[in-house]
Amino acid sequence: MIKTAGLSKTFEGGVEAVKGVDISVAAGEIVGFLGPNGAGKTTTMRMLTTLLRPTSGTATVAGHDLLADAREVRRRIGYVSQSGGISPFAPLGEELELQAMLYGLPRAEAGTRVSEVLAQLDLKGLETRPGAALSGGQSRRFDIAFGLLHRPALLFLDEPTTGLDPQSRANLWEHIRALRAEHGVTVFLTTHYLDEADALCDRLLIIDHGRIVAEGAPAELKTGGRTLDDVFLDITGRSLREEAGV
Ligand SMILES: Nc1ncnc2c1ncn2[C@@H]1O[C@H](COP(=O)(O)OP(=O)(O)OP(=O)(O)O)[C@@H](O)[C@H]1O
Repeated sequence: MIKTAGLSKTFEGGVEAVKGVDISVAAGEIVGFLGPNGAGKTTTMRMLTTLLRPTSGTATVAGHDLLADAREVRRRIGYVSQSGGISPFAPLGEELELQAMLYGLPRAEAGTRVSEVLAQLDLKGLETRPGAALSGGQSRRFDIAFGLLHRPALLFLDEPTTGLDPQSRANLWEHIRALRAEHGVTVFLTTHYLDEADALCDRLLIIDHGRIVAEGAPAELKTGGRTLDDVFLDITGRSLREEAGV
């Protein structure tokens, strides 16, 4: 579902954010993409979702070449950014319907599709509310609903549970698992919560300083009785990143 070779991004000014990353994600996997602040997660995700042009390397995403066929890639993926994008003012059911029509569905079909995604994410009854009248967990589920309208085979989630309480996080994990179990959606997500990575993901990729430094199933990485936190700190070191400006 995702295959990259030597994917790299150097920003203007010379910051080498991603330095030759090889990623392989199979259909139906839930893969966690971990790394310290500034490691290159968002930059990689923005490249894989066609939002940022790689400096070099190749990638196939959802069956299409990322550079030659970005339009086809976009039709087959959903992307939920860190900040989300739901309107604080407009009723979200109407916004979803509008979005579905922008994807090319006639009004009647758009209504049906909106009902489906509302049911999928347990949002029925909340569609008349604007974003400002929702809890954090409900807002995040609406963010995901927008990302699912066009039935993507592959869903990218950038820090889906940041800022949520433990109950809302566990609830969102259930919804993500159900997307895979019931609809076969492949999920590629970033998170700073290692318990989340451990509980939710089939496989983890750890990136640091723009390079993949470890990968494997959580159980494979947790060698020697270590927790995933220990493994992460052993691999990426204990020095602070943001303060160091790395
Ligand atoms: N537009 C940009 N121009 C220059 N440098 C950038 C730009 N965007 C990101 N960077 C740099 O690229 C590196 C990787 O950033 P990126 O946002 O991909 O990290 P991240 O792993 O997502 O971090 P976080 O966990 O803090 O979100 C950092 O050094 C960052 O400062």
